[in-house]
Amino acid sequence: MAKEVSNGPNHVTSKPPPEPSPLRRAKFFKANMRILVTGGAGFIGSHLVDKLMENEKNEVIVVDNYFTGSKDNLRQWIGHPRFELIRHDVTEPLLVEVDQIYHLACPASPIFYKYNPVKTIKTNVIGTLNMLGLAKRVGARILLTSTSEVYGDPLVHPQTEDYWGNVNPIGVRSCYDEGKRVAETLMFDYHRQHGIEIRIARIFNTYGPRMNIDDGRVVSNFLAQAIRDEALTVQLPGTQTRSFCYVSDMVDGLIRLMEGDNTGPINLGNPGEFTMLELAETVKEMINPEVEIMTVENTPDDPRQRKPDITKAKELLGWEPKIKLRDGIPLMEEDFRKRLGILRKN
Ligand SMILES: NC(=O)c1ccc[n+]([C@@H]2O[C@H](COP(=O)([O-])OP(=O)(O)OC[C@H]3O[C@@H](n4cnc5c(N)ncnc54)[C@H](O)[C@@H]3O)[C@@H](O)[C@H]2O)c1
Ligand SMILES: O=c1ccn([C@@H]2O[C@H](COP(=O)(O)OP(=O)(O)O[C@H]3OC[C@@H](O)[C@H](O)[C@H]3O)[C@@H](O)[C@H]2O)c(=O)[nH]1
Repeated sequence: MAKEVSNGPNHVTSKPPPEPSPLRRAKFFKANMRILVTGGAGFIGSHLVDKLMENEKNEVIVVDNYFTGSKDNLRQWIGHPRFELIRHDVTEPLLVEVDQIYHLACPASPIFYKYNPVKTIKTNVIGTLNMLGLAKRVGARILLTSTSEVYGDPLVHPQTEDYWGNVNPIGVRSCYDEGKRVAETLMFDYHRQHGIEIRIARIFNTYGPRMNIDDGRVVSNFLAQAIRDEALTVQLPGTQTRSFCYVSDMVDGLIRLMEGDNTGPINLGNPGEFTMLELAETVKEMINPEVEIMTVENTPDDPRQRKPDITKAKELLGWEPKIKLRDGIPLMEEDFRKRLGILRKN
């Protein structure tokens, strides 16, 4: 086993990972890398599956409960001999034989993760425990898609991985941000206690084709509103900032993290930082200069600023995003217009 470098507490693990299942030594299994993607029918997950399927040595198994994801995102792979799709909720145990686990299953849009907060916590805690149990049983390497929300409403800017965050433990967002913080804790405890090979990505706001049209997240909201000639809803105060990463850059970062020797946590995101008013102005200018921008009430505990420090990703993974916001928006616009059936006016 390659020596694993840990960024977390107690840095290097000395305990070897559990033995892979004997089945994996069988001739048939040697040919391919079996990869499980939880939440693979969702936005980032389905783009990750596309990339993994490009490699003919990979077999991909997706499990998803279709809460925010859709089979439609995977339609090009359904029936493919190297692909399998299972309706499954990660809060229940899963028995499969795999070499790697990309663990993405969790609603990501605040509207959806707040809809059933108890389920969101269960997904993060019991779901991650189940996937770690699976990793332990079969000796698989597991990557968790954690989030910039572990930094809460950050008092350090930009956010570095060693910042412990400023999170409200009892707020309406806590089911997600505290849930992901526990998921990270579980990953490191399994790593230290059982020698599991872990990878943790802290993903910052990501956008691109296949986001749900009425997903509720800001880029998809503004794009859908501009295309439908509806006013863009900037939540107050409008000076809050976010940094937006195009989905193909994110998928590239996730695969590099999985394939590398570093446990993380590692920030993955695009450091270009915008206020929500600036984002609305950009979408208006690029998509529909006639559209209005209106301000609306915000929700509690909305982080006031967010921007990743990606020094670690650059140094350890040789990764940095390539696609600027102004280049990504038209790619997403094309997908949204197709799905909404609304052509561009000239
Ligand atoms: N997109 C972002 O900006 C962003 C930022 C930070 C972290 N992340 C993380 O990346 C991952 C994917 O996010 P996304 O943007 O693709 O969101 P998404 O909502 O499009 O995808 C999540 C997928 O998980 C599935 N799912 C939810 N609960 C499940 C359960 N209990 N069992 C099985 N499947 C379940 C959903 O049906 C969906 O297909 C999530 O873990 C999210 O927390 C995303
Ligand atoms: O219509 C809208 C929607 C949102 N917003 C604002 O846009 C900003 C971004 O909101 P989003 O809902 O897109 O996303 P957030 O940054 O709050 O959470 C996000 O970041 C971390 C990830 O883990 C989450 O999965 C993701 O949803 C917020 O300040 C929000 O107030 C608007 O101004 N108008």
